[in-house]
Parts: sequence; C-alpha cells; structure tokens
Amino acid sequence: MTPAARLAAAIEILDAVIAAARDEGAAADTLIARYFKDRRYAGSKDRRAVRELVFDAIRTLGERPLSGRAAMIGYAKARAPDLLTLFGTDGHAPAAIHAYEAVAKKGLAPTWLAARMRQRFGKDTDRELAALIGRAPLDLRVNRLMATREDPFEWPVPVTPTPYAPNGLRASEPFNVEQSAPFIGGAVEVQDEGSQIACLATQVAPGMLVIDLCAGAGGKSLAMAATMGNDGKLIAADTNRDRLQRLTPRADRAGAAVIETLLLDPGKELEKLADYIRRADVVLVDAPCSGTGTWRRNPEARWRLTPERLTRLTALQARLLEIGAALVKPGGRLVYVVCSLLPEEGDAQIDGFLKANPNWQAAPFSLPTEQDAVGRAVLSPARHGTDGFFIGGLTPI
Ligand SMILES: C[S@@+](CC[C@H](N)C(=O)[O-])C[C@H]1O[C@@H](n2cnc3c(N)ncnc32)[C@H](O)[C@@H]1O
Repeated sequence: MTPAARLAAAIEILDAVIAAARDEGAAADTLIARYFKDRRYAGSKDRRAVRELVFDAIRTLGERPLSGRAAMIGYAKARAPDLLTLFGTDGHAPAAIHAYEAVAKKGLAPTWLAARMRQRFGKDTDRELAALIGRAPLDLRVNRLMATREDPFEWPVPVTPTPYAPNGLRASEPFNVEQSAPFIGGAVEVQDEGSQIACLATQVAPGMLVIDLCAGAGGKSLAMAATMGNDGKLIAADTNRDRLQRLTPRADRAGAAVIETLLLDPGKELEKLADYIRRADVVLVDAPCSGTGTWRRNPEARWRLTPERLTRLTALQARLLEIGAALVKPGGRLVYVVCSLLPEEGDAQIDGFLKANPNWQAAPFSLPTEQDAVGRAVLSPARHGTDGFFIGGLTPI
C-alpha cells in the first residue's frame, strides 16, 4: 500500500471506530482486525502502519470526532503535518482537503470527563490524563502455584520485576506471551500490576471461602486462588457466560483447583448464591465500570462514555455492592474495585454504601502503594505506572 492508501484506510477505520463509540459497538482493535480480514493485499507492515495511524489519531483527539476524515486531518494538523500533503495525491489517496471542512481538535479527554477527573486530581489532572492515554506496558503475574519470580524464565525481550506487586514482571516491549513456554505451562498470566495490587487488598488466605462476584474471565480469581495456595473455595460468579467459560481453561492451565464458576441471572444474582449468604470470608466486587483507568489500552473508550451510561453504571455498582455485602460473614471483608478514576465510581460508591449501611465500616488493608484513607486506595498510570484503579475495603461492624 502507498502511504496515501494507508492514510485512506486509517480514515475508513476511524469512521468505524467513531460509529462504534457512539453506538456501543466493537473496540478499535477488533474493528482494525475486521478491516484487514477481507484485504489480503495488505502486508504486515501496512497493517502495522495503519494501526499506528488510527491509534495515534485516537490518542491525539479528546472529543469524539465527527468523522474519520475530521479525525485524521485534526491529528495531522496537531502532530503529523507531513500527512496533509498526501490528501488528494493519487487514486488511492483520501480526497483533497477543502478550506471549510471539519477538523477535530487536539485534546486529552472530553470536556465533561476532564472536569470530573479534576475533582479527584486538581492541578495534576492534565498529567494524569496524559498518562492515561499513553501506552501500557506488558505486565505478567507469576503463578505462585507453579513458579516464583526468581525462576530462570527465558523471554525474547528483557523482563524485570514490577515495582510494587510481589509476583509482577514487566516486559521492556510487547511480545507474543501466549506462545511462550512459561505461559503455555501456566507459570505466568498476563495481568496489569494494578489488578495484581487490587487482589492484594482482598487479603485472601488459604482455607477461606472467597466469592469473586464479577469474575469475568477470571483474571483476579486466578491471582486470589494462587494466594490461597489452592486451599479453600473460590466461587467465580458472573452474569456473562462467554467470559466465565474462558476462565475454566485458564484455571486448568494455572492448576487453580479451588475455583468453581457460577453463572448468575442478572437481577436475580442472590438466587444462585443463596447457600453463601453471610458465609464468605472475602467477597470481591470487581464491578463493571466506565473503564476510565484503562484508556491506555483502548483510548477510544473516552469517546464512548456518556453521562447517561455513567449513571447506569453507578446504579449497577451500588446494587452489586449490596449483593456482595449480603454474602460476607461477620468479621469478613468486602472489597470493591473499579478500573476507573471517576469519583462517582470510587469514593462516592463507598460513601453511599456506608451511609445506607451504618452497620458497616472501612476495612483497613495493607498495600505496597500509598492509601488515600483507611481502606481506600487509588492507583494511576501517572503515579504508579499501572492502569487506573479505585480500591475500597469494607467490613460489617
Ligand atoms: C470489570 S469486569 C470483571 C473483570 C474480572 N474480575 C477480571 O479481573 O478479569 C466486570 C464483570 O462484571 C460482570 N457483571 C455485569 N453485571 C453483573 C451482575 N449483575 N452480576 C455479576 N456480574 C456482573 C461483567 O460481565 C464483567 O465480566
């Protein structure tokens, strides 16, 4: 493909990304893969170059652009002026730029979201937002059921311990982990260091009954099962059958024998969990959220969120906290986690829960990172090099 044809391809993909962000469609990575599936003429260098153009444009533009063209012209004007010379050059090039056409503006995040982030980060907001749309490192977690961080793994790139999580490793550049012997053998999993730190807050231990209420494909279930040393019981529950099904082969590979999956009915979650009411030592509520803490991985997510979607999410989070609380035994622990840095999904949820449940209080936890208050911690890419997380600990009085 010529450079101009790559540019035209990136514009077409950006059109799809913008529509998907508006209509709750697929992620940018999926859309890029779909685009190239039917275009066998594109070689690996073309794919890489187009992907880079798409993601560079997404990272440069804070508000959802009107169109792929507006996005690419805005990106080119802000960061890559050479691209402007390619418009209108050959048969495969995008049409020449007109004097009055729409141009997307450079920015870190949509104005309404930046304003909400400012409530948490104040004068540091721009630094935090810039880090949030940077590139995420590739983090691994060593599975203590099979290995230790000191084992002599062989990696194709330099890999070093992460600064905070005791079982974390960080690769100096991306590589195909899933083809590596340690991954295939179950000795490592891919997991952001922030997720690993969130699991430490649960303080799970061997012999416990643990419920991972929003287990998904089990990233945190696997980490907790390893800490439990395969002793006890971990119920990995979720309403999404596909995600839960992905957990079973991962648990087999990791040798995590304490995990039982449980598919819940949305709206009737406690029916299937009736046997565990007031019995769990630890309940983790890793709630569905806006994902503002994971923009490094899918920066187009900031074009997706609307105030209405955020309201729906916070209502679900509050409901899941109540469900989780019903499962905790006296003296047990409820840990609430979101990969979001918006105050309404973090502190406000814990404040709301404590107000509605005066028989509960904050549960202190000890983490390798600093804490905001007793039982509350916030991780951010700018400060910790992790995805953004809010972690809250609660216990019945
Ligand atoms: C942040 S993700 C969980 C990620 C997972 N814990 C991990 O570490 O990989 C949130 C999960 O909540 C699930 N979920 C949504 N509504 C739910 C509900 N009402 N009850 C239980 N799980 C729910 C979603 O299907 C999704 O898998």
